[in-house]
Amino acid sequence: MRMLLIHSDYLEYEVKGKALKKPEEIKEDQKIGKLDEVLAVFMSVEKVDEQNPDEVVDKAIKEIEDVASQVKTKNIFVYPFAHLSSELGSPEIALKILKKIEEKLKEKEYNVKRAPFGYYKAFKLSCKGHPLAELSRTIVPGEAKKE
Ligand SMILES: Nc1ncnc2c1ncn2[C@@H]1O[C@H](CO)[C@@H](NC(=O)[C@@H](N)CO)[C@H]1O
Repeated sequence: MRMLLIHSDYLEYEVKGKALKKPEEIKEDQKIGKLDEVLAVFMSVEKVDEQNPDEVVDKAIKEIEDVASQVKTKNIFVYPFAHLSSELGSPEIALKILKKIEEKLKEKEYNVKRAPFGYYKAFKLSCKGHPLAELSRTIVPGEAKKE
């Protein structure tokens, strides 16, 4: 899994259209979303992650918690983003992994939103620009590589 973590004044999105034949079913109120003072986590799930999805979820949570505590926010935006890797995993497994990450972060009392999966979305982001505001992480089953 490839993650791009951006500490932002806000992230807002608006669904514009289907990017998959069968995108995730969403309710009307999920067509737009916004969080302020947020750690936006753009994630590309990769083929290699399919070897052990649960381990990838746990490692992703650990990295997200680590950065969230350093930038001092409890607001997390889980954002599916198919542009960080040329070896994408299947949409089915990717959605499962992202839903699990959302669920586990909520269990840990984070304020979490997850952008809809399988859609083209317009988004606005306001990166804070401090030294820890733009980070990337690479996670693979069996090891975690920090970039
Ligand atoms: N392996 C994967 N990891 C993360 N997201 C993935 C994925 N496979 C499919 N998606 C989702 O389906 C849309 C079309 O690829 C993706 N849409 C996007 O990435 C938008 N920024 C529009 O391009 C995404 O929602």
